Amino acid sequence: MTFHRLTLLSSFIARSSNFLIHSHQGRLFKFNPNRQFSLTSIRSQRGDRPTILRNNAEKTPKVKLTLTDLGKLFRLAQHEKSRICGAIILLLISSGVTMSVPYILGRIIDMLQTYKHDELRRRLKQTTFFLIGVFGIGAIANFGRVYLILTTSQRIIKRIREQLFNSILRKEIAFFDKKKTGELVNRLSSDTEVMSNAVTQNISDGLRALTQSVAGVGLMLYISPQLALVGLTTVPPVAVGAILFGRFIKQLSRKVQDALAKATDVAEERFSNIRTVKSFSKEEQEIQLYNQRISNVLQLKYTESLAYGLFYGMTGLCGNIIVLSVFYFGGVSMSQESLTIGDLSSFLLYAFYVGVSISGIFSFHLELMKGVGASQAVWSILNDEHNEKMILSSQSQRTIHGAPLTSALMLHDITFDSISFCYPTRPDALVLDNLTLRVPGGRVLAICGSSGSGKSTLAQLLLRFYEPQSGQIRIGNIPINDMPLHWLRSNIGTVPQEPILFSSSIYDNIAYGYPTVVEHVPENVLKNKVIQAANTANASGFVEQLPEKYDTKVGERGTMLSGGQKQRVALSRAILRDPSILVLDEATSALDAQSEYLVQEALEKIMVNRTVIIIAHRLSTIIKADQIALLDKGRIGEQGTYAELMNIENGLFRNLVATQTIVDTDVVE
Ligand SMILES: Nc1ncnc2c1ncn2[C@@H]1O[C@H](COP(=O)(O)OP(=O)(O)OP(=O)(O)O)[C@@H](O)[C@H]1O
Repeated sequence: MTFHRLTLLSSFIARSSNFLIHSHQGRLFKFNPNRQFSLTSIRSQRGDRPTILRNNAEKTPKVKLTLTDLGKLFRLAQHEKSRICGAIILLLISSGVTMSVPYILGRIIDMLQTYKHDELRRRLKQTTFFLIGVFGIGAIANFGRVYLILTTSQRIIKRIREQLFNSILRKEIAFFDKKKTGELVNRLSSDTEVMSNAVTQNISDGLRALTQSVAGVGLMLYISPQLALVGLTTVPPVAVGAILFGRFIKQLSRKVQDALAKATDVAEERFSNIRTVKSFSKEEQEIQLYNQRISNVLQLKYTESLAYGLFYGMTGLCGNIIVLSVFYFGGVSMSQESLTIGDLSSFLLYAFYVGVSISGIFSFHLELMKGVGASQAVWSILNDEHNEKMILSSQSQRTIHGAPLTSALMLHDITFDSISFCYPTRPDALVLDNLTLRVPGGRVLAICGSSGSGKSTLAQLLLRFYEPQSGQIRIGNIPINDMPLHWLRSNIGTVPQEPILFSSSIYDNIAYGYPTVVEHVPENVLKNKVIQAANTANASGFVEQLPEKYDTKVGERGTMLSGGQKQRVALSRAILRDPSILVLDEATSALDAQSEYLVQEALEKIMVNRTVIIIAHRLSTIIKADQIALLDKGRIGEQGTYAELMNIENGLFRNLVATQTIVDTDVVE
């Protein structure tokens, strides 16, 4: 065979394989006919794979591929068995078509050499029709496979996201003290996608790579066993290199992901605190910080690119050596007439497919490792024990300790009995130290004390956001831990110091307060209740003046409303619950006199016939309370009426008033 014929043959194979690979598997592999023979997996090179971002505060645990991890991951796909089986059958059909093509091409080449004129035209026509049929079947099978795999992947993602969101929302507050919002969002968005891809797209690609390499090697051996042995000699060293490379990339990509997470943390925190950034004119500094973090990512990406370049350069060289040796030994065999030019063409294409498929098997392994890595963080959230306990619906429990579950039950005295408490994130800082406090039922109790003395903590314990380390909180004789959690909370209305609203409409924000777990109401009834609540909270006045009234969007966290307006929307929300217990964290930030008056007036209206706990900062509020409790060093230092406390010679409360720790705004007086 002349050199010219060999060149023609190689360029024909390159062009036909380029066409074939794009038409059957263009999504995965690319072959560049203008360059040297090189096997390049687009998938491994692409930068647009979903990134697993990890909480940089936590050291990422080493991911070991264990059977349990793999089993858990594969269990994700168990609801999708029929779709996945369907996809595998279609995959076998399309792979069969793909693998038959080199053989058929070989036969065509031989046909071109053997037959002439009419006979050649007749045979060519026959073969073309046959091939159109085969390619048609291949295309339909490929379409079905891709559709089934992509939709299955999305269905799995949806299911994990639902489970994960459900699980996160049911965690106790302490869980949220430890986890960063950014990390949780990343788990929901990116990790779930990586996990799902590992058991759908990746399995499909991996299976195809496996079937094609087994079939390819088989057919190579069938065409020419000697040539197959020559061609496959480079596989073992490349396999060892690929495994080592896989390990290196796994470690490196973790570093990349950590670096990315650090950059994302900066972006996320600065975006959500944009007003602070701007008011301190720190834009430049923040841009520099972000640039620095993102430069760290780039540095790691340089190393990664170098490694990828070296690996693919080496595998490309190996591929070229295979081709060269097959050409050489194939040429020799052809000269001895033990191999036809068609056989040699088929053989080269199979060698090419085997190379691509083996590279596909390696990238399957990498993707599986990524999936296992991402899933570990998700399992740890799903299996975390810090779920809120006793989430029972009120429908399933109608009595408690023999008494009917009614809101009247909640109007009894509230007793904090010998409570000791420290926050789980700060186990060494005792906030409440054997504190005992009685809140008279149906009356107003003002809690005061210096900043950080634990006033808000008392409210959080009553809502069972945290469990005290010792002691018990009771309403009447019933420990709150024995009450259904939803029922307890639906009977407590809270207005925090700085209410946070959702970025929906004013109507939605107020309606959010309605305890749907207790009773379901038709939309029009709810609408009337919302308007009534807004009237009571003195919110309807400003709402009616807005062009879109109750449909006005309030912006993220309610930033499109003034402080006083936000307070009144939050108050409407709390009133809508018609709670037996009201917990009001009095705003220290100054509202304008008009807003202050409206808030105070609304409060006075709704305090009637409820147990009210006011975390009080203003003297005017404290004076009006039925009882005042003063928190000091984790305990109740003094408790009594205003007159009683002011009469204590050198008393703590008297001191607070004298040192003006309690502000006297007196706007209501
Ligand atoms: N989620 C938390 N995790 C850890 N420590 C906390 C947490 N919340 C509050 N603390 C700490 O607990 C202590 C009591 O806080 P708390 O908010 O109850 O005080 P406060 O009396 O309401 O203060 P202020 O009047 O300034 O609002 C403080 O030292 C505070 O730093």
